[in-house]
Amino acid sequence: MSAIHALPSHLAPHLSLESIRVGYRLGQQMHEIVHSLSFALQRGQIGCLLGQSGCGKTTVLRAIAGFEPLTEGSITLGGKEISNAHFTATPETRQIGVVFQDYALFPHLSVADNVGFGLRKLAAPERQARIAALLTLVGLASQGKKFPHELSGGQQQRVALARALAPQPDLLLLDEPFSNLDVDLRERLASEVRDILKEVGTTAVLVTHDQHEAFAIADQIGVMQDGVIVQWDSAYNLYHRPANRFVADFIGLGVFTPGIIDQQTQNVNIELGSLPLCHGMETCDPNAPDGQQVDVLLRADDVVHDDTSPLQAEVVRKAFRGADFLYTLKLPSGQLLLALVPSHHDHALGERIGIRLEADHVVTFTKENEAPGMSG
Ligand SMILES: Nc1ncnc2c1ncn2[C@@H]1O[C@H](COP(=O)(O)OP(=O)(O)OP(=O)(O)O)[C@@H](O)[C@H]1O
Repeated sequence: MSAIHALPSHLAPHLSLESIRVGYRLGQQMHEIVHSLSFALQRGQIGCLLGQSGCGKTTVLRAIAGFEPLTEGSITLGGKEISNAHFTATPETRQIGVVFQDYALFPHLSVADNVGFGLRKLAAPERQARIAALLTLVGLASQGKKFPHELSGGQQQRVALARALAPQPDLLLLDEPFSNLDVDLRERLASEVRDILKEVGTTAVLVTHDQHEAFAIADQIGVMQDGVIVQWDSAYNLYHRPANRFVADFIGLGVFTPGIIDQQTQNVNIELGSLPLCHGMETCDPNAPDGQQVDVLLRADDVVHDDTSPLQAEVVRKAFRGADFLYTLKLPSGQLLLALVPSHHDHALGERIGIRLEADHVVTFTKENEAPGMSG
């Protein structure tokens, strides 16, 4: 088939992936990488696929761009089906822009000519005006005459963004766009790019393994594990309402500590004290069996340093993070905790400090027969 199929669509999402399966042929065998993966974005939304190396993020992006065929499922963009198991619209018919990790700028072209590369069909004055507007949009209005090597990494990535936005794509794909940049710059550029995309109203999908980047740019984030999305949600919910142990472990800093459900008091009791079982958790099970052993997720910000608290823990590790220290603390039982403490509280290793719980909701998982884990 060669034509892009039109689907009846009203109030449909702008981009929709429905149960897509993608694999690579290795010899005679098909090796499936993406297993029945679905998500949808409304026009103007920014989605992010977040996961460890090799989980299949780039493969999904390549399928959306039209570089990989589907073995099952479908992809719809702007109401048109662009991929299914029998048909793959060619990449150039999709009106999809791509920003790559290595910027992929043309080294022999000026910044302005890089941005104008996809605008060659426009008359010169119109082209110049559009280039100027895009350079202003990405904060490089005065840099048009320079060559890529005369710019910093962050500036080069902004040129790549302007170039990808120039033909007004229906969708923008960003493949680890900030991973060549300094850690400090990544988060800042991610939120700048978010502002730019929101200003032009472009729907976008970004892939990254860096949760801070994902948090800074995305409206919705899909945490991926082994070719599936294990939770598609807002950054807030991924952090505070992780759907399973993997997400709880992958996102944020925290530990799992053993707890026991007490139905009489509707609490979960842990070594540090008692926490109300369902406080702040719409999804919690108020009928969890009495006496059930669970693992309670304690985030580093759920544990507060308090000199007056009778509860003491030993400092076994500390990492200076500017505004605060990330302390690893050991309870008398040997259970480890993490605590973010303002950095003027500078305690030595081996010192015992007072702590108390300040968790505004409780996340529990059915007990696993394993040593208490540490996440983050
Ligand atoms: N062209 C290919 N042929 C065969 N296998 C491939 C091909 N491209 C990727 N793979 C395999 O598919 C799996 C997923 O790769 P993919 O690049 O999608 O992961 P990723 O999550 O983007 O990882 P990274 O963050 O390291 O880029 C990996 O095991 C990889 O080896």
